[in-house]
Amino acid sequence: MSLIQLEAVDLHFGSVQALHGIDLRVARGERLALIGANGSGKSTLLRLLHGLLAPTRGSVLHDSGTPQAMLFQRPYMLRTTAVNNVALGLWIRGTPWKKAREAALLALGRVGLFEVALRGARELSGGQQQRLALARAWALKPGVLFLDEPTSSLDPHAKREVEALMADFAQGGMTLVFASHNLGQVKRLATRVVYLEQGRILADLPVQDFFDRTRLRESSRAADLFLKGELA
Ligand SMILES: Nc1ncnc2c1ncn2[C@@H]1O[C@H](COP(=O)(O)OP(=O)(O)OP(=O)(O)O)[C@@H](O)[C@H]1O
Repeated sequence: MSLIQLEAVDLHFGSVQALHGIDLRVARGERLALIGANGSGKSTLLRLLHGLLAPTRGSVLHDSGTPQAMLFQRPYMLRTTAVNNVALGLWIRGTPWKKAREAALLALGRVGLFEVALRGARELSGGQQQRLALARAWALKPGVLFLDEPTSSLDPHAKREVEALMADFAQGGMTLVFASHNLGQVKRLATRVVYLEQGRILADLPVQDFFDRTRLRESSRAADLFLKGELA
C-alpha cells in the first residue's frame, strides 16, 4: 500500500487556487523530488502531504502506522541548547526528560553535532542549524520525511553535508519527499520527479526519464520547456 495517497485534490487559499486536481501516491522507500517555478505549489503540496493543510476538495489518505516529520528552508530553533532543541521535541510527545536527552545526544551524534550539543542552537551556523533540524526530525524516527528546500539557504559545503545525511537516512529506509530548485540535487538524490506548474502536476517520472530530454519531451512539453529554461 502507498504511504500517502491523494485523489483529485484541490486546495484554495481564499480566492487563490494553489492546487488543482492532484493525484499522487507516495510509495515506501522512494525519494520524490517536487520541482517547479516559484509559486507553482511545491510548499503547499508538501504541507498538505504532511497534514499541515487540509484539501478544499478531494481525499488524502495516510498510512496511519508511519510517523512523519517535516523540515523547512530555515529551521526554527528554540532559544536553548542544541541538545534541548532535539530533546524537547521528544519530551513534548511523551518521552520522559532523561530518556529524551539521551536520545537527543544520539541524534546529534548521527548528524555530526555531538561536539556542539551544549551550545545555544541559535549561535550555530546555518548549515549546523539545518543538521540540527535533521537530528530533531531523525529522533522522531519518521518513516517519511518532508523537506521544503532544505539546502537553499546554505553554502555549497553545508549543502553537501545535508544532502549526504538525506541520502543516509534514505539508505536506512526513510522515504523522502523534498522540494528543490536545484536540479543537480534532484539528480543526485531523487528516484522520482514530479513537476508542478500553477498548482498542477504536469510530469511525474522516474528520475532517469525526467533527465532524458527525449523521454521528457514525449511525456510533458511543459516540463521539457522548464528544464530547458533552467539549464540555459
Ligand atoms: N498562506 C497563503 N495564503 C494565500 N496564498 C498562498 C498561501 N500560501 C501559498 N499561497 C499561494 O499559493 C500558490 C502556491 O504557493 P507555494 O508556496 O506552494 O509555491 P512554491 O512552489 O512552494 O513556491 P516557492 O518556490 O517560491 O517556494 C502561490 O500562488 C502562493 O501565492
